[in-house]
Amino acid sequence: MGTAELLRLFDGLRVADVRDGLDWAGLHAKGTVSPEIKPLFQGARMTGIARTMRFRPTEKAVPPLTPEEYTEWAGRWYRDIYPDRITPVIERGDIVVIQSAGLPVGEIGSNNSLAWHAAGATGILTSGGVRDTDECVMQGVPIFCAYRAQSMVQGRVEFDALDVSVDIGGVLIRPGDIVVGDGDGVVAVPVEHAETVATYARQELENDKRGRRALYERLGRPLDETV
Ligand SMILES: O=C([O-])CC(=O)C(=O)O
Ligand SMILES: [Mg+2]
Repeated sequence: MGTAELLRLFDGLRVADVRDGLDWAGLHAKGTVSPEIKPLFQGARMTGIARTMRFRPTEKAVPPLTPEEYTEWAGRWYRDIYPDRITPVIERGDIVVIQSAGLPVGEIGSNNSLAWHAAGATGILTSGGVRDTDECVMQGVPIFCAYRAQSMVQGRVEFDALDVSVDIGGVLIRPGDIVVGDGDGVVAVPVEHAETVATYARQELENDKRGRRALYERLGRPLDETV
């Protein structure tokens, strides 16, 4: 199944619906990312195809450097140790999924997140930290993360691997799996179960809409897009 068809299957489904669809498919133990991984801001929602990457803590010592030398050294870290391998391969509808080095470091910031969005990513999911968070919120690119952080990656974090299976909040996410995030957190669907999960997720959403719509009408509430 192609990306467009997969995205159509999951279009408009809430995390709760997808969670229900997984249950209907017998996958009770799979998919729910740890609630420690949360939307960076209220209203962040994303649905897309996992494009994965893994970072790792570095063992490299930071040599004594003058501030002038540090500028050059820090630039080299981006070139040689923490290269941006993912931007050139992002396709429209991808979600950038990052297994973090797990340190108090802002591996994601307002710059790389916006660059990935410009390349076609519909959102970002990381098991680690984000910095420049005020700008990230202002920019509105959906980001789901474990914590906020301050530090640069230089002297702390290395690029490890692209397009590998990753552990995100206790869930195995493989390149090509479906990822959905909203105010309830993040859920991932193994791509081979996508059709079944989406079918029953849609059933649950439609049932829920019917029930809530009747309540809206009874209460005289103006209808909105959720009913
Ligand atoms: O520079 C980094 O690696 C992270 C960051 O702050 C950004 O992308 O804005
Ligand atoms: Mg930054």
